[in-house]
Formats: sequence, C-alpha cells, structure tokens
Amino acid sequence: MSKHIIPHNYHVSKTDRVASNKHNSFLIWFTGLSGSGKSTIANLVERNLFQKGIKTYSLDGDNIRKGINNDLSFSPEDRTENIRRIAEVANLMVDAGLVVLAAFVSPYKKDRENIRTIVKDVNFVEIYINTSIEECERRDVKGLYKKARAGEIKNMTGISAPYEAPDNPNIEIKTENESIEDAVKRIVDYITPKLELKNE
Ligand SMILES: Nc1ncnc2c1ncn2[C@@H]1O[C@H](COP(=O)(O)OS(=O)(=O)O)[C@@H](OP(=O)(O)O)[C@H]1O
Ligand SMILES: Nc1ncnc2c1ncn2[C@@H]1O[C@H](COP(=O)(O)OP(=O)(O)O)[C@@H](O)[C@H]1O
Repeated sequence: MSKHIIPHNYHVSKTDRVASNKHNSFLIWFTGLSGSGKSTIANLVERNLFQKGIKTYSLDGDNIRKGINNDLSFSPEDRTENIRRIAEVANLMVDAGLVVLAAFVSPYKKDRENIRTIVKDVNFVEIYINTSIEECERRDVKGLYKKARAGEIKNMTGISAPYEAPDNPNIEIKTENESIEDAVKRIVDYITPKLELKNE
C-alpha cells in the first residue's frame, strides 16, 4: 500500500449504525405476479414497522423503474439487470442500517438467488405473494392484463412470459384465502424477532 493512502480509522460501520438504530437491518423481498398484492401488503408492513420506530425504506417499480432503471424493458435480460441493480441498491441500504422492503415481480429463480448472494443469505427474507393468474387478471388493477390479451403488451408475466414460483420462501401468502390484515400480521410476527440486536 502506498504511504499516501491513509486508512480511514473513523469509518462508521454497519455495526455502529444498527447499534444506533437499535435494530438489525435486512431486506424483505416480495415476489409475485402483477396485481398479486405485493405493494398493498409491503406498504402496510412498512407502516406497521415505521410506527414502531424502525428505520425503513421501500423500493418498488414506481421509484426504481421510473428512475435508476428507466433504461430497462421487460425482456428476460433487462429483468435480470433490473433485479441485480435493485439488489445492489438494497444492499447499500441494508449496510446503512435500514429495513428495506422491495416489491418486484422478479419472476426468475436465478435472479432471486442472485439477490441472496448480493445481500447475503442472513440479510434476505423472501416472501412469495401467491395469487393465481386468474385472480390477478380478474383484479386487473392497472388494466395491463386486458392490454396483454389484446396483444398491446408483450412479455406480460403470467400471460406471455413465465413466472417461476419460489420452492422454499420464508413466507408464502395465498391472498385468495388470507385477508390483507392477517397477511400483514403474519409477516410482522416473523420479522419482529429478527430485528432484535443480540449481546446488548
Ligand atoms: N410485461 C410486463 N410484465 C410484468 N409487469 C409489467 C409488464 N409491463 C409493465 N409491467 C408493470 O411493471 C411492473 C413490474 O415491474 P418489475 O420491475 O417488478 O418487474 S420485474 O421484476 O423486472 O419482472 C408491474 O407492477 P406491479 O403490478 O406492481 O407488479 C406492472 O405494473
Ligand atoms: N388478501 C389480499 N392481499 C393483497 N391484496 C389484495 C388481497 N385481496 C385483494 N387485494 C387487492 O389486490 C390488489 C393488489 O394490487 P397491488 O398491491 O398493486 O399488487 P402488486 O403490487 O403485486 O402489483 C389491490 O387492489 C388489493 O386491494
């Protein structure tokens, strides 16, 4: 090492940040079809945590695909790059001491495995919002399925592009059988012990 490169002795570490926040930081990842309920459930989980004083931040299509990833389409390659960049951004936020909630279709298993590698297994909670394509199409929250059926949208997940369901998610929510409130409670109950700092 050159004598001109002085090590940073006063670096603020992740350990310092989580100690200051008084809770652990990690990434809660919601995957599922468009209209499955990812954003609805993630937003309510975030509100619940935020009201308890947890430092949180949500990443979703609105703040990512309109910003840092506005150069990406819905081709398989671009979805892979979309998820990789989101995982890298989330990793920085976890390092900054935040509980990050990310809601993305993320249809490919290999891309979700890559998130696990980027943020490290212990920092990753995978939640599968399992709603059938028939129900998502019935809800058609944004009118996208109608457009996909009319051939106006190509590569629509569940219609003309695949969705690879997780084999072993930390939590699976079947929204056709479970209310929004019950799903939020189940997720918050799962997360709460993970927030606790050990060796205090
Ligand atoms: N072709 C196609 N397939 C799936 N979804 C589409 C498509 N085109 C646009 N949209 C809208 O974009 C949102 C999905 O973006 P994501 O970044 O989550 O997708 S991915 O993870 O890269 O697959 C998704 O948002 P959500 O409905 O919130 O899931 C859709 O509203
Ligand atoms: N049990 C449930 N869990 C989540 N959403 C539900 C449920 N039942 C009905 N919905 C409705 O389904 C829609 C899901 O939309 P949204 O959360 O935007 O999905 P996504 O973010 O996956 O595209 C919302 O209108 C929501 O009110």
